[in-house]
Amino acid sequence: MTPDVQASPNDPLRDAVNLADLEALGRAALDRNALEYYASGANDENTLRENRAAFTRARLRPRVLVDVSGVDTGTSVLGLRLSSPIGIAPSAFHGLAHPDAERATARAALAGGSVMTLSTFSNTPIETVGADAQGRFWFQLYLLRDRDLSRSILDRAHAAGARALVFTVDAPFLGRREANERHRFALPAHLSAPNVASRAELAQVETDSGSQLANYFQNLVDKTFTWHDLDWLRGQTPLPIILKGVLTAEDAVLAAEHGCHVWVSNHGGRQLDTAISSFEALPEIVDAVAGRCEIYLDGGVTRGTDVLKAVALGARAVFLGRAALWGLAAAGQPGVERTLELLQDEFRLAMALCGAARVGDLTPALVRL
Ligand SMILES: Cc1cc2nc3c(=O)[nH]c(=O)nc-3n(C[C@H](O)[C@H](O)[C@H](O)COP(=O)(O)O)c2cc1C
Ligand SMILES: CCCCC(=O)C(=O)O
Repeated sequence: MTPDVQASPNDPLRDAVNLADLEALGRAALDRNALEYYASGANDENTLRENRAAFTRARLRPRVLVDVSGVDTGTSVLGLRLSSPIGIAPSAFHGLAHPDAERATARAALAGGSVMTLSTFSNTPIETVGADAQGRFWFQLYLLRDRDLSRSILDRAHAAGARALVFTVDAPFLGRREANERHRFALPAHLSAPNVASRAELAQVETDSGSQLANYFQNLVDKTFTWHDLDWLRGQTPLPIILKGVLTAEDAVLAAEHGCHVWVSNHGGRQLDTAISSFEALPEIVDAVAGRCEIYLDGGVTRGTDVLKAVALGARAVFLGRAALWGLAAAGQPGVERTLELLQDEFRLAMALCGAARVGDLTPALVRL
């Protein structure tokens, strides 16, 4: 995909015809520190590339002569109505992209009838984002070694109106994003992570070797947590729990048995390099779970046909990581709104051209892997 931005002096956002155009705008707005943090995958970035490639390899088997005069892209996740099966994945530090940070993302999700997942490591306090999102948000938890702090974060998320807890399970340690190591990624002095630590604590992080972020993360998160501890987590929050970072049928079955929903993800290729693409992992997970819980997917979603393929194969919704960040960097709230709008329009057209008038009409028969 070659980004082809013909930026008019008036409205580059409106001139963007696809997410690649928005990515070019977003990238151009970032300094090296932020750009490398957003763009990088782990090690050789095989999984990062494979997330895209897997979508492209899958072929569609469209049906014809169906009345598609009124295509409806609407669906729901855990009972929350969405204008289309497209949400926003959690990502840390939106303040690197835009001064409005997570507030811009939350307002865009609200305006677009979507849902935003707020990272534990946001630059904006949970309560502020919750007020902006008006219930259109889920909260992502990194379990901290400090269980009291984790508990208070969970209480705050619930009180702020989060509708689900997304518990990230693929990052007991951060993967090695080598550009960040090489150039010693650091959070700029004007940003903090108010849900978890003060700026002073952040400033004390050892930066002599590698990325400040990896060291900081390493000290904070709990690496002992297992399936046995999930009951403890369940006791800490009344919210439905979604396990984010599941890539196998085995773990998906355990998740369902523990009463959790499943978010198929390899963390955007940022954790274990050469891990399977999320799209390729999806079918065995759908099969194994057999309708016991909802299944979501992220990783490499940039086209309406990607959304269609994932939903046809059993994902309830897909989530955007970097794509939302590029929109945010390009123009704040309107940039994220444009990202959602372009992708939803592509999805609607793809449905029509596949002969599907309702999201419920999307079935595995539409996709040849
Ligand atoms: C810059 C960046 C920061 C991220 N931070 C988090 C995070 O705080 N918590 C989390 O669970 N996942 C995090 N992720 C992973 C995303 O939620 C998501 O799994 C991934 O970005 C999806 O792939 P995509 O970028 O190709 O859409 C982050 C991803 C990126 C790119
Ligand atoms: C300290 C925040 C870690 C965010 C994360 O999950 C990522 O960078 O992929």
